[in-house]
Amino acid sequence: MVSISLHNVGLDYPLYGAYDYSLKRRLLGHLIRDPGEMRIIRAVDNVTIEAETGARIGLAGPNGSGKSTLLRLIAGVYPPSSGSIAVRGNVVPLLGLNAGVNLDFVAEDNIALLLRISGRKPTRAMIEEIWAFTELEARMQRVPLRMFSSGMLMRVLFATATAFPADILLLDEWLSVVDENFAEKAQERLLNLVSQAAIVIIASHDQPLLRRTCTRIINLDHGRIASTVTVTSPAAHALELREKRA
Ligand SMILES: Nc1ncnc2c1ncn2[C@@H]1O[C@H](COP(=O)(O)OP(=O)(O)OP(=O)(O)O)[C@@H](O)[C@H]1O
Repeated sequence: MVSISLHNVGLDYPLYGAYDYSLKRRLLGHLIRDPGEMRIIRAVDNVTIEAETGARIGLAGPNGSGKSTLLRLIAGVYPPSSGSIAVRGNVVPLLGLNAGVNLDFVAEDNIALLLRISGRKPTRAMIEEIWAFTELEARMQRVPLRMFSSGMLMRVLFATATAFPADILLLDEWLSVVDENFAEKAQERLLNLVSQAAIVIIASHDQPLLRRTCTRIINLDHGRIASTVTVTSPAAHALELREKRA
């Protein structure tokens, strides 16, 4: 049984180095005692979500409302600062460029690393299949990711993350840097994955996309759930990624 259960979840980002730590400030701070100074950002605040097999959930809300942070919490990238999270099923997070890679490692080592993180034992055949999907030159396999363009990096990460089916698929708006040709291939591969996944959660600013794709849209505001909208008849798996790029 695949499921996600978030109960009163909160996430505070600590703000390292965002303050004035000068001697003058510290001395004055002691004298003045400034209790109101904030040293955290509460990115997700008291969020409760239950999802079971068949759920297609859209996360909407303005910039900074907590969509990406919520996806990262579900993916296990961060532990919650408060509340509890229970996830049953394997999670494939498509969350962006910096997730889990070491830019100093060559591409094929990063692919192997990502496969291991997702619980698979990488084989040469797996890596070759993933590399073939990227359509990048063979010699680039042995080049550190630091030297890849953002589009090339995206190809490698996308091809790796989508190589195997997921129980739970988490999608952040992230396909925007790939070129037209790859976007079509990526869309096909993603649609296949979406149709096989038990639970899909998509963070997007594109309301029409969410309405076509999701059964439930959760609107976030300042990290809180402002409202939840049930979509009556989403078109099955009508993910139109190219529209996101407009
Ligand atoms: N690494 C971080 N360190 C500190 N604060 C962060 C970090 N990442 C995000 N935040 C803060 O957390 C809050 C939520 O950010 P988040 O990226 O989750 O929002 P979002 O809804 O995904 O935004 P967008 O639509 O712009 O992608 C914002 O106030 C942001 O400034």
